[in-house]
Amino acid sequence: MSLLALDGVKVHFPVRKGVLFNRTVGHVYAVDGVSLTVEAGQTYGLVGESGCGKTTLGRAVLRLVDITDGEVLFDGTDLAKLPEEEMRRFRRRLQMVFQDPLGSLNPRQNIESILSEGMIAHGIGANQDERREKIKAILARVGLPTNALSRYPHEFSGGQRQRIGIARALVLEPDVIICDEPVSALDVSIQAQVINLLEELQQQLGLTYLVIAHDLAVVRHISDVIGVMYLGSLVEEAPSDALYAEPRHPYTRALMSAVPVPDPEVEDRRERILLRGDLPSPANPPSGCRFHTRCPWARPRCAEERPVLTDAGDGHKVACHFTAEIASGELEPTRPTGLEAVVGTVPAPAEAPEAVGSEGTAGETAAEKTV
Ligand SMILES: Nc1ncnc2c1ncn2[C@@H]1O[C@H](COP(=O)(O)OP(=O)(O)OP(=O)(O)O)[C@@H](O)[C@H]1O
Repeated sequence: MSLLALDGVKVHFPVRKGVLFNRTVGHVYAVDGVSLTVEAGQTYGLVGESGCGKTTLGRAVLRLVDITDGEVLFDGTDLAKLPEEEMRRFRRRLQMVFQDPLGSLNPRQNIESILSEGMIAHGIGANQDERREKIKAILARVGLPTNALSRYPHEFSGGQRQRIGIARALVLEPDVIICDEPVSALDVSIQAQVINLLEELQQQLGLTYLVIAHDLAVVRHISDVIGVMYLGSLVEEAPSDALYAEPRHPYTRALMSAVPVPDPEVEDRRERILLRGDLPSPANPPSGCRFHTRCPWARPRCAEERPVLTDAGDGHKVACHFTAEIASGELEPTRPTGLEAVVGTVPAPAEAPEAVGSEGTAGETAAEKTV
């Protein structure tokens, strides 16, 4: 049995209007039917553009937002339907590490006080001495000095603050940690250290992770399985190596083509798919396949029929009507996939410098997002 199993999870936020009557005039379909499983001791990496619903899904697992529909089975119990009283028992076992360590740590509390808070709430440790010993042991595990206890969040660097965030989760002895963009606020040089620490802790403590990131490069090494989310649902899911070796969904291929490759020869030869336009609003998602408005291979069927996430038989799941035809080259793109996809038509020579600038901008944006 999987430690965590989501089945058809939906989170729709009501959009309200009016002061007196506060009518619901629509919904933001932030998460719109996600099913996935996370095995004990493994890492599931969830990637997608900003606004695709990753954070909301993570928050739904912890019941920090109301779940509109679906099941969140944790160790066999459906958290989605659990009364709040009973949910409290499970909260300790499911912890979250946030993107912005400074924003999530109270600046007026010292580290001992921050780390003790959850322990007291969950009845861990008979007294403050016992809690202090435990906190010291955890601080050593995450690579922080014992004298950190009496210091305040602003006295630490970004990487150290993220270690404090991880320690705060660990003192509660969780089974699952949801890491929401755990390194995106950190310098590139520090990112690898924090990812390595998460991996070491997983091996030592048998932790299970759901790692949320907008950047495929961040989740690549740490994840056993990766799910790619677009506008509230999964479009592809595969074991990490398989996803990198052969991304099948056009959206994943576009995301992947934005990750720079260190080898210049490979970099020159590889596919470049640049996405046209922004992520559509989750309050008014496109019909059929949510990605069809930006997909270079879209056909009329894509606007009519929503594809289901289907296993090709090798554990590699894709939600696309034309996976095989695109892979074989049988289906030609109906829109340009490279630079032209971003700047529209290929410019005349006189306009070329501007076009190069556009490419540079798109390239930089992609590069900035990667480790
Ligand atoms: N409480 C809320 N009420 C209404 N809409 C919300 C609420 N929380 C999130 N949303 C909307 O749901 C959509 C998904 O947001 P979410 O934060 O889950 O995306 P994300 O992929 O995690 O993006 P980011 O990486 O920027 O956090 C967004 O359009 C967001 O504006």
